[in-house]
Amino acid sequence: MALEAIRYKNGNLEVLDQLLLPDETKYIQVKGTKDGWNVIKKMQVRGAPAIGIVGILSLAVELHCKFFNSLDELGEYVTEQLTYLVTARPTAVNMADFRDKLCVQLSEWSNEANSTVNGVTQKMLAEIESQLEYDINTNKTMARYGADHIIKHYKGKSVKVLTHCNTGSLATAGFGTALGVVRELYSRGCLLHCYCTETRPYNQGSRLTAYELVHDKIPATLICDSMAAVLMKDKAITAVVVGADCVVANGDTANKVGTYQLAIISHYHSVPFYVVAPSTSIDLDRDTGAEIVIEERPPDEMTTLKGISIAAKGISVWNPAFDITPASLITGGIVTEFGVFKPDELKDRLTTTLQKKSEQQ
Ligand SMILES: CSC[C@@H](O)[C@@H](O)C(=O)COP(=O)(O)O
Repeated sequence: MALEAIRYKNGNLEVLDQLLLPDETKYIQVKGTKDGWNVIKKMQVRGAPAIGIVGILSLAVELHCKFFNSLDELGEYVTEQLTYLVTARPTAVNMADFRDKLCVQLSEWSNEANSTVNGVTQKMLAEIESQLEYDINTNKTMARYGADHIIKHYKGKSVKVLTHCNTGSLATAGFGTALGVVRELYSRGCLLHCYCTETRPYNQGSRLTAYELVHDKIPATLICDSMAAVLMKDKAITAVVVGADCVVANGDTANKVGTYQLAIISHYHSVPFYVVAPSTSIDLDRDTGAEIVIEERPPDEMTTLKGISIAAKGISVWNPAFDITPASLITGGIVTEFGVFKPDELKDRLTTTLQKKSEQQ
């Protein structure tokens, strides 16, 4: 059975508490945007696409039962709640992308002749609720593009990949971004081995990615983050595949802290480095990575493990949750649902594709 991080039906939303994994499988009910904000902030749900989807679904929960007197009141409430949800975690761009797109749609629907509060609410709900399926389909398309590219350009049928953080079913609506590529390689019989990093300080690799790999019976090995260089030296890694919290116009990419050092050592060892990111994680309005806000997390996420202190008391701590990998180190390419692009062609190719798509609608 596929892992399900997000369960939603008719205004009922539950998320798998990822802080308890891999030991315990427990779902939390999300009763509205306040709960949505809290589960995102506490990282009970995490991963850029999952953050965005849980955020908007928490609004859908409210839209199912709330009453609005006018279109203005509906518009004001929706805009306010979406903006509030963006503040839970600042680096992952997906929630902000949903806010921007939904606000534009809301105002278009409201301005249509004969629009009603109920009619616009139903359209909004349909749009939000379609995102679960849309994200899974997007992930499967990226997985095919990514696997094709790796097989075509590198070692054909005996691929060994290294991945970082968790980018799988738990970080998305299902299947995953970078881990989706790993799943696709495995299902084609082309994956010899997947290595996953522990991903300190919050261990998304050892707790979540390892859990998904074991669940799917994919041949895999866990390494500490500090072992990545020697892994590349000794184990003939074919490619590194990672996800993204935000890719900007020049291809600079924010992802889980530690990604940047992996990109540097990949470059040193001539291992192609891929970022797998849906267009909802790409922000073409920002030119370079310098414009990305990096979230800093509380010190105890680094100094304690399940409440037990693992660092000298009194030491000061710097805990950035993400780092920026410069476009020049993304040597394999940026895998999107529209194809695999070199960082320097991302902006033009994506702009053209999105323009064509909107003309066809
Ligand atoms: C498909 S998930 C891509 C990224 O969101 C992922 O690599 C990552 O950095 C997650 O960070 P997290 O802090 O666990 O939300």
